[in-house]
Amino acid sequence: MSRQHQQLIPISIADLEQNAHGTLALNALDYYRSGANDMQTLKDNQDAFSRLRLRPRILRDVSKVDTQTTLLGYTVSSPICIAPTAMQRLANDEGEKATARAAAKAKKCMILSSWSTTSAEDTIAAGQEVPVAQDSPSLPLYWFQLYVYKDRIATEKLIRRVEKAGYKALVITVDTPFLGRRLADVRNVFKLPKHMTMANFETKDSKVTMATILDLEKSAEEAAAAKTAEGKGTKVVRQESSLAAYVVSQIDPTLNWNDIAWVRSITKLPVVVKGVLTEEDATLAADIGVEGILVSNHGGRQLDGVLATIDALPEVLNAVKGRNVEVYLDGGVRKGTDVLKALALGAKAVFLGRPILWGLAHDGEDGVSLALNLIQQEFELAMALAGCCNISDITRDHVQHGTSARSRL
Ligand SMILES: Cc1cc2nc3c(=O)[nH]c(=O)nc-3n(C[C@H](O)[C@H](O)[C@H](O)COP(=O)(O)O)c2cc1C
Ligand SMILES: CC(C)CC(=O)C(=O)O
Repeated sequence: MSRQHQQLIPISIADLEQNAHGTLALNALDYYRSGANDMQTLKDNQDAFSRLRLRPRILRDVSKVDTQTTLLGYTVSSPICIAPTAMQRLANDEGEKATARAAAKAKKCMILSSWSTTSAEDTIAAGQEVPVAQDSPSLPLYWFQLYVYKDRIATEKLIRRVEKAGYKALVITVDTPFLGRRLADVRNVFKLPKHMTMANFETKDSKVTMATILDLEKSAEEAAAAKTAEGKGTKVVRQESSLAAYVVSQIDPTLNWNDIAWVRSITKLPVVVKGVLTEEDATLAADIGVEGILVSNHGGRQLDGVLATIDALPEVLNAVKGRNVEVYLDGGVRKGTDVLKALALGAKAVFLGRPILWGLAHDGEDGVSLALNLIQQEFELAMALAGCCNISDITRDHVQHGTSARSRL
């Protein structure tokens, strides 16, 4: 991947991304921007939005546009939300705290990653310190993304902590039994700098850096590999990123539907399953009683070659029609018109992953606010130009596949 350095005054998410290419260290930039393998799905997530066409309605008095909506019973200012992304302090020293403050100011929903570089408690506290304007019923909303650890006691302890801290839903990521193969991270030998920690897993006595978990095993392995290679004049090249090794060491690949039922049985928080792409799994999720389904391919970072999320959305929605479950989408949402298309197809909300990281890299909290505002303004304009004043005005008739005029036969 080439690096571009021309800095722009950002007026779109694409500008923020281009600027981040010039400012972030390669270790972080590649970690953030990469998809798995050939990155086919990563590209398709955006391309698939471009293949859809809008069907606007005219003459409908769009002088006032209101994007307020509800998520699992809570009112937020907009269906544009923040997806969980790990290790945000790689982009800006304030990391997750900056994101939480920007979410609070915008009264939007933020999902915090299990693998944040700021603890769940410190992140939500940063958001709650922001005074919230009382001009509408909407409020900031924080959800917690859960990776189910091999250590179920540690998993349960984390659930108790986030319940106590004030998170309003658990979002269980189910597409990462192993880490997808991101070639740039392997080449760069991706590392979390030593002063940053997986803050949700540290105790008073031990800071959990990737190094503390991996270095001892790795140095033993590498010494053995180097010894074998020495005699053959072979350069030792590590075949997997330290992140992939970290996932193997911590995340439970035996995870199955019984574990989702187990999490539901030990918490009163609503559960959202993140990473559903098929009608078969959507049906199973609804049968188990989860409150939400997040249609996601992990931003093209896990199984390369799966459908773009906007293309997978209709089959998931179809499978759970009439069931009591909210369906959201993430992946490739970069513009206001993308949000409109996802909602027209039936998503209740969309979540942004990389755009938030590009905002953070641009200017910390203000950069995240800028990213959120840019896409929010684009969405409001797209709604008005399509003849929609409220979220409930957006319907399936506002979007079509393909470029031919729709037959009314
Ligand atoms: C750098 C990075 C880190 C991520 N970390 C997590 C994570 O910790 N947990 C998780 O469930 N998803 C994680 N994701 C996936 C996002 O939640 C989301 O599914 C994806 O980024 C959406 O696609 P987009 O980046 O095109 O908006 C990560 C994505 C990126 C780009
Ligand atoms: C599994 C973690 C390393 C974070 C993650 O989900 C990602 O990098 O995509």
